Amino acid sequence: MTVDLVAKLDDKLRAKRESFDKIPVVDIAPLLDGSDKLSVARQIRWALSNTGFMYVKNHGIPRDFVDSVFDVSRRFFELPMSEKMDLHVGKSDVALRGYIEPFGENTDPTKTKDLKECFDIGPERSTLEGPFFGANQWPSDFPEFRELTYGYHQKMVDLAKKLLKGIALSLDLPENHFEALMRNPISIQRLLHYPPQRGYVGENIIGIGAHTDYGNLTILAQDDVGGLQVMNRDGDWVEGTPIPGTFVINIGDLVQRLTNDVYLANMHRVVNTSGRERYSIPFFIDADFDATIAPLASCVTAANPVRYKPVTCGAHKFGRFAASYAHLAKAG
Ligand SMILES: O=C(O)CCC(=O)C(=O)O
Ligand SMILES: [Fe+2]
Repeated sequence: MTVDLVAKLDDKLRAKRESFDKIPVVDIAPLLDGSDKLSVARQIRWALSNTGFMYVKNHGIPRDFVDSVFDVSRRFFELPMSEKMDLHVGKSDVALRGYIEPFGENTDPTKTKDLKECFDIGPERSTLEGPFFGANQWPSDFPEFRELTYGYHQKMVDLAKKLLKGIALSLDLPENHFEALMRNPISIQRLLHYPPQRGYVGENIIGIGAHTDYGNLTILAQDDVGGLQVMNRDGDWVEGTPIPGTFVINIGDLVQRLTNDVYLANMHRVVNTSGRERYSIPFFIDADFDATIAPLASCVTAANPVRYKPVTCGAHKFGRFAASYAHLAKAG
C-alpha cells in the first residue's frame, strides 16, 4: 500500500525547517493494531524530519519485563571486573559480542573518552560467520541473564520491524519496503551502565561522547536517572528526559542517507551528573550486511540534490565501529 503523505513541494515554496525544543511522544497503538496507521505515520514523519528522535508509548512491551531486564543488567555490571573481562568483546573477533570496559569504546574519539561500560549480544550463531555474526559470550551461572536479555532482543527485533513499517509509510513507501532489505539484518542488543560523575565534568570524559547512531533504527529503554542529551537542527542540546513506560526511538545514519537528509540522525550524548548509577538498554537494527542504501528518488529535488553515494549497510557500520573500538584499532 502506498499513501500520499509526501507533498511534492515546489522548491520556491520551501521554508526553513522547523526546529524543536521538546522530543515528541507518539502513541503507536494505532500502528500496531492497524486501526489508524496513517495518523501514526504522519506523527513519525514530523518527529523524524524535525527532531530525529521521538518517544513511543503503548508499544506493547510489558513494563515488568523491561524492569526484569534492567535488573539482570544491574547484576551483571556488579560482577567483579575480572569476570566481566573474561567476556571481553575482543575475544569475539569481528562478531563484536561481549563486554566493553570504560574507555574501551570511544564514540567521539576526537574529543571524549566514554565512561560507560557495555555488554553486547546479537543473533546467536554457533561459529563466526563474519562481522556482526558469531557466537554470543554469556556469563556462567547466570541463566536468567541469558534468557531475559536474549528474549528482550527478540522482542525488540519484532517491534523494530513494526516501527519500520510506520517509517516506510511516513515516506510514502509500501509498508513492507524495509523487509526486503532485512532478511538477515545486523542487530545489536546492548546493555549500558553509566557511573555518575562528580566535580568538574569536561568534554574529555563523559558517559558517551556525541555521536549519531550508525544503522537504521535504535530503540532505547532508559531508567529514571536522566542524562541523555539530543542535538536539534539548530545545534542546541535538548534533554531526553526519561518518561516512564516509553522507549526513545531514533534513526541512524542509514535512514538519513536513505532520505537524503529529509530525516535527521541526530547527534546525542550522555552526561550523568545525577549522583546515581544510570542504566540504559539500547537496541540497534540495521539492514542485511550486503544491503545497499542509496537516497530515495522521492527525497531528491533541485533544492535537495543527491547528498550521498550508495553504501552497503555492513561496510558503513563496521567502519564506524572500527573508528571507535580500542581493540579493533589495536588490531589495525
Ligand atoms: O544510554 C543512552 O541513553 C544512549 C545510548 C546511545 O546513544 C548509544 O548506545 O548509542
Ligand atoms: Fe546512540
